Amino acid sequence: MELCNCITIYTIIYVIIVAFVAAWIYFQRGIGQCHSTTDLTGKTVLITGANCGIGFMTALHLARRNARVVLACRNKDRAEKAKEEIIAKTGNTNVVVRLLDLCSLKSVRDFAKQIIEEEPRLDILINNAGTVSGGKYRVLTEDGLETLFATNYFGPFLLTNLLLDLMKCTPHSRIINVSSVMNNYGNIDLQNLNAEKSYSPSKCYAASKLAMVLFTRELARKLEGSGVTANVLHPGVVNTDLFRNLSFLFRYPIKGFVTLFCKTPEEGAQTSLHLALSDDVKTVSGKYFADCRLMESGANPIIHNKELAEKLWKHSCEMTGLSSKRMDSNK
Ligand SMILES: NC(=O)c1ccc[n+]([C@@H]2O[C@H](COP(=O)([O-])OP(=O)(O)OC[C@H]3O[C@@H](n4cnc5c(N)ncnc54)[C@H](O)[C@@H]3O)[C@@H](O)[C@H]2O)c1
Repeated sequence: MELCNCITIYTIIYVIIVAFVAAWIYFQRGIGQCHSTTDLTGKTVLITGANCGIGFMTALHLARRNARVVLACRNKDRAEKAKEEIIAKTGNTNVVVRLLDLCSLKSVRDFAKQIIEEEPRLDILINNAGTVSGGKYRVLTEDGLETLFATNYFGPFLLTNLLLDLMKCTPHSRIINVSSVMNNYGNIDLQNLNAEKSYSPSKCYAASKLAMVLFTRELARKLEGSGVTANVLHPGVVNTDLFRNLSFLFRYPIKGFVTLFCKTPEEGAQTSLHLALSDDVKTVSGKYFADCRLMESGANPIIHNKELAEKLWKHSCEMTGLSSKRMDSNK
């Protein structure tokens, strides 16, 4: 009898907590709207992972503002479908698909080369693509890197660095990195960046998103005086297919929860759009945003560790085969 009472009490507490969290998330949804009316005629934007979710909505809105939009995607068919939809909805025909697989360093290099050859300018780079892994065991890429970390961090790190010269030639260009609030639970072990010592998909995701914040802050320091800004953001908890790789035990409850209570992809794109368009952030660099607002306090204290950011940069150069000399001449 006592056991039954105990179970009932715990169940009630659990339901109250879930209901409270759900209500809190639900009422946060509408917070943070990009109100900028900036027109992007003559400007070029490049968005990774633009065929679905937050990336697609970001691309759609930037196309609506007359930008040339490069959809950097892994799957050609899905990307072409997204392109057709964007053209149909916006009337902007200046939308192109370029193939990029962020977990292949060769693909990143080939892609960057193609962009540099084809595009005379790059005004906005949005490192949006990301993945969540459901596997218990680490899977290596063709370069011997852990796949999730390579997709979420090493690929964007290499891509951004390879496109920097082009961005420096473009006045007032902006780099926007999509991280996650999960960075707060992340830790960077420089001796275990490739998850050789231990692997957990959730820890790896959190670490990759923390690496993205540290990278942005170090990049902003290196870019001081160059005219290029770099900022990082959490889009909110958004109803997308990001959780498709999780085991069905997690996938369906999470999908149900995000469908009912969380942001739509359009709402989730607002902070990326704010950083891409708003005059308020024209000269802001190295900062962390959520809901279209600066969010420095309450963030993971590790993001302020300059020494760690410098070391991570050095390790990342080694692991992606980027010359660190090139990095020192970033300005
Ligand atoms: N959905 C959320 O609740 C949430 C919360 C915090 C952060 N984020 C971040 O927002 C970003 C966008 O995610 P989303 O929610 O729109 O998910 P999504 O799955 O809809 O979109 C992710 C995109 O990344 C692309 N991608 C994945 N691996 C790739 C690779 N190797 N090469 C190239 N592209 C690749 C996918 O094809 C897809 O287009 C991600 O970085 C994600 O970590 C999402």
